[in-house]
Amino acid sequence: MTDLEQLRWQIDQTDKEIAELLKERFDFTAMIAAVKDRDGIPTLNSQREDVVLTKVTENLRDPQVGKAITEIFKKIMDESKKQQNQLLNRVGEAK
Ligand SMILES: C=C(O[C@@H]1C=C(C(=O)O)C=C[C@H]1O)C(=O)O
Repeated sequence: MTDLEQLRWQIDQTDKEIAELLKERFDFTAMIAAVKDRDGIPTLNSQREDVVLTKVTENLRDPQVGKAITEIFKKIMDESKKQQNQLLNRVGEAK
């Protein structure tokens, strides 16, 4: 394997792990949708989103990496809200 192939192989393994962890995260946000539906809680919680962004970046030393991870997590949370709204719509009670 060339250096490039070796590094791309490592990226492929990392991507698989990221995808599995994201799937796990979406399973939890689907469970949160069910709780919100049951308790009449809106999908969006900006304060919680700020906490998530702080937690995922607080131990990073490189500000540029921190900025990139913040943007990625904003997108993940957008998808999570989309997913929750779809689940809530399915049971006829979008919030
Ligand atoms: C998952 C939740 O719903 C929304 C999505 C969030 C997320 O994906 O982390 C965080 C806050 C909410 O805007 C939640 O309220 O915890």
